[in-house]
Amino acid sequence: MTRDIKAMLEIYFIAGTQDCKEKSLIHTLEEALQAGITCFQFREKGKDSLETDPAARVKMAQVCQLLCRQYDVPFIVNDDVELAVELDADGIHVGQGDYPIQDLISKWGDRFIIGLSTNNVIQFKEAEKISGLDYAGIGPAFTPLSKQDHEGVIGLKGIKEAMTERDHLTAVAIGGINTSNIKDVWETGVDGVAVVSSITRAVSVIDAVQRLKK
Ligand SMILES: Cc1ncc(COP(=O)(O)OP(=O)(O)O)c(N)n1
Ligand SMILES: Cc1nc(C(=O)O)sc1CCOP(=O)(O)O
Ligand SMILES: [Mg+2]
Repeated sequence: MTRDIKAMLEIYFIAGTQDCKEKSLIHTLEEALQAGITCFQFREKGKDSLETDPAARVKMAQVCQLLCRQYDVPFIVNDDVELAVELDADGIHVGQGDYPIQDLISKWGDRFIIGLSTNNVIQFKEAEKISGLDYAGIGPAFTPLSKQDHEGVIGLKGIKEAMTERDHLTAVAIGGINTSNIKDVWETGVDGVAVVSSITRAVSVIDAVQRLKK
């Protein structure tokens, strides 16, 4: 499947069951797919997640993947390379300390879309040198609502600086992005926005996704 990576990452929804308190993850994901998200990352981790029940976690991932397939939306697995391989996911997203990125690309770069988190301009510039990397997350843009152990907020200023200096690498802003600040986020020049709570906590998912679009 050949995809335009920048278009694919425009509205990048990230979630696990821990993020969906009122409606289930499956229900929220289906609404988000109907509303037009362009990518989904399965991030089942932390408090209230299915991490303590590995079989249920795999089952949940499979259901989410099936839904994504129905809407032809890429299904990316956060952190867990083994799970991505087992499910034949479309991609893997890892952070700076999760997995040696060059090893990951050498082993799986032909098979998976590979994304890496960057938390400042220096890391983004280093990421640009990594051959075979498909995209980088950059942030936090604002204080994240869905991650407690996040890195320091680099703000729109930090993201804009990385975008001004970038050579080629596809970039997705992350952290505290919502329908009120989205216009300023797009003005930094990023290709996509990655969001959790602005979809999982939306009164209307359809309305939220529409308003997040570029
Ligand atoms: C698109 C995107 N960007 C950044 C992250 C954060 O990844 P990481 O720093 O590894 O933290 P965890 O998500 O694993 O807690 C992401 N998941 N997606
Ligand atoms: C998973 C994640 N990574 C971040 C980073 O800065 O690397 S922020 C984040 C969670 C973003 O949640 P929300 O959209 O609810 O603020
Ligand atoms: Mg990680």
